[in-house]
Amino acid sequence: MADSASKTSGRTPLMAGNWKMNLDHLQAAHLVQKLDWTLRDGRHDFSAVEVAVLPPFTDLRTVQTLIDGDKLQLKLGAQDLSQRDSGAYTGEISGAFLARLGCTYVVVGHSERRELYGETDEVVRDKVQAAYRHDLTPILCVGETLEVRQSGEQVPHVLGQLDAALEGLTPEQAGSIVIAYEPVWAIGTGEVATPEDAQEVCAAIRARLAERYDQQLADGVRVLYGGSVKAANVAAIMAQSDVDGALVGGASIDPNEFASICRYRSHHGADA
Ligand SMILES: O=C[C@H](O)COP(=O)(O)O
Repeated sequence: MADSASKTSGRTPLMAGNWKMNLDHLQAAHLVQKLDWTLRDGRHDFSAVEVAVLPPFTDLRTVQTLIDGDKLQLKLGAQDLSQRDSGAYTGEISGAFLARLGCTYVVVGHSERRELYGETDEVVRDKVQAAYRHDLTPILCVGETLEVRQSGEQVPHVLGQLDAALEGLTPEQAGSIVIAYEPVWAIGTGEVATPEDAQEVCAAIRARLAERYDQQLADGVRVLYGGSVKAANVAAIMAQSDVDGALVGGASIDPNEFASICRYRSHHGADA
């Protein structure tokens, strides 16, 4: 199985663990230490496959302290941010705070935020812009529901979300974004999209970036797949030429499983 994305594209694969609302700060410390130990034990090459953890807000300081203190090569990110920078917005978290905590990434527009908390395309666009104001790299989530998939409209649906979120970005900003294609029907369901399903939409995302900006910019943007990614299915997904990594939910809170996902290149049948 050819790992064509990382071999020919020059894009560094990214494996990002979205813990969602799991693990308090003590459990977070335990997981991060175990993950780091497991990856080092397997001689993980962090420059070849980047690894990020995206814990709940209340864990960020603890994880930052571990990363800094023990010089871990894990990257840190948050699961959401406010579209505003400061002020009377009870319960909100500013991108400025995340930047101060050493976050590199922030997830924007996850389908759970869109569906459960009513985030519209406009809110998602404002959050993408807020991320850039604070030098955070957005991991912009897009994806279709089962109904849309069944009607065969997944590509136009996802491109509509993408266009809305990219509105107003400079080419420089757009060139550094990370996009995660997460079909809603595959999230937390065990129902993984086929590698071909993932490739179809990830390729369409890249083609739209080329249309909006240029081919060189599009070729540099990392497009992840998310939805029931496990150690057992990651290598086949990563073999697709337009898939540059995974946004992993449930499997990312098991350090052995997540480490195995990060080491997909060493799986049986995958190129090293
Ligand atoms: O952000 C991660 C995705 O929602 C995927 O979650 P999952 O791996 O539990 O299906």
